[in-house]
Amino acid sequence: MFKDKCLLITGGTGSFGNAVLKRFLNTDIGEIRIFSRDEKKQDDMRNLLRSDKVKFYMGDVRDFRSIDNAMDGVNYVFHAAALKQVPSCEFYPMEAVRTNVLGTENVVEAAIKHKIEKLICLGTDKAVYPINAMGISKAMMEKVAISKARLHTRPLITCTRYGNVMASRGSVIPLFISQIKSGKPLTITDPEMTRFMMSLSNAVELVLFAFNNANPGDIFVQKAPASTIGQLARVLLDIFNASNEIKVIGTRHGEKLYETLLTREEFGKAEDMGDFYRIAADDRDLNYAKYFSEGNQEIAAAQDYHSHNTYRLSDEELKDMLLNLDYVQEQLNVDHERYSNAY
Ligand SMILES: O=c1ccn([C@@H]2O[C@H](COP(=O)(O)OP(=O)(O)O[C@H]3O[C@H](CO)[C@@H](O)[C@H](O)[C@H]3O)[C@@H](O)[C@H]2O)c(=O)[nH]1
Repeated sequence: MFKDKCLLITGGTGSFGNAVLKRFLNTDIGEIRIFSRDEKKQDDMRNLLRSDKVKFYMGDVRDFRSIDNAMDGVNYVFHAAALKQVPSCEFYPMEAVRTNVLGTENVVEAAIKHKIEKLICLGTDKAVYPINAMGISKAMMEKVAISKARLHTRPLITCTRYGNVMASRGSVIPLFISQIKSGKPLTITDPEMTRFMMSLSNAVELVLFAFNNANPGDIFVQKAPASTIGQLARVLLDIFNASNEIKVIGTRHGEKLYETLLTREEFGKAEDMGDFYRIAADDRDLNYAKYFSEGNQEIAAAQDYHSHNTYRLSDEELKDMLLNLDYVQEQLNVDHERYSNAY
């Protein structure tokens, strides 16, 4: 499928880019281009990988010239570059607009110009009923991508929406683990808050599913279980055999009690594809008058699909998921090595 093809990943030095590299580096793929702003992260990656297949492009999706440069000769694009921290986007909403909305427009325009075959834009559940600047800007990202998908069949443009990617950079799992290890209290915002739990390999699977199944303008969502944050803290303490104090700090800027992957309107028309849902783009044109007599009966019966009503993980299931994460295994091994070196 990727034989001799060139894949560009925007924001490629992040957790998702690294997971894609891990999956594809030793395959018959032709080239993987990593596009990002941070030369230090690129340099670290280059030194670690030392692979002729991986090429590094410095640039910023905000700057059309830089992304335009990187697209020449590319077959497929995974657009993962984004500002994704909720609190920082609350303080700097225009930065979120510049990267997540205008940056996406640049990526789409460059992909059209270079006649790329497929473009997958990575989104988030925070874009559904958004209440924070990060979610609002990612909702606009979807709208920008889908509106372009209506006009162009090449590239084939499609979007995905994730829940929380477990142990991704800057997220709560690494934070809790570092608090556990340094003997500090675990800072829980609200023990009853829920989040969809996905691993990085789930995130890659979702993008590949979209890649293989998309029609222009589709949004893909992976069915995912959820846990509460109180449960997450409890299970991590158990895994690391620790008993740190718990400190409830209250909800942070722009946070929700639960996240939604599909609105009821989307759920009503979503196609159930086993582990995934497809939300097809609305293919009506702007002449609304002719649609006045039609409606979708199923929408009235549907509910939102959110992290309070999805399958709730048991402690054992959550423990298994956590123990399967490379990050958690590394952290446990570090402890183990320290212990063996000390005796
Ligand atoms: O000190 C902390 C920090 C976070 N949390 C909670 O942990 C959960 C997850 O927080 P975090 O890992 O920071 O993720 P979110 O803010 O939910 O957002 C993440 O998940 C999104 C997808 O939903 C991504 O797009 C974002 O990049 C990523 O930061 C939330 O309920 C937080 O309230 C705490 O309890 N204590």
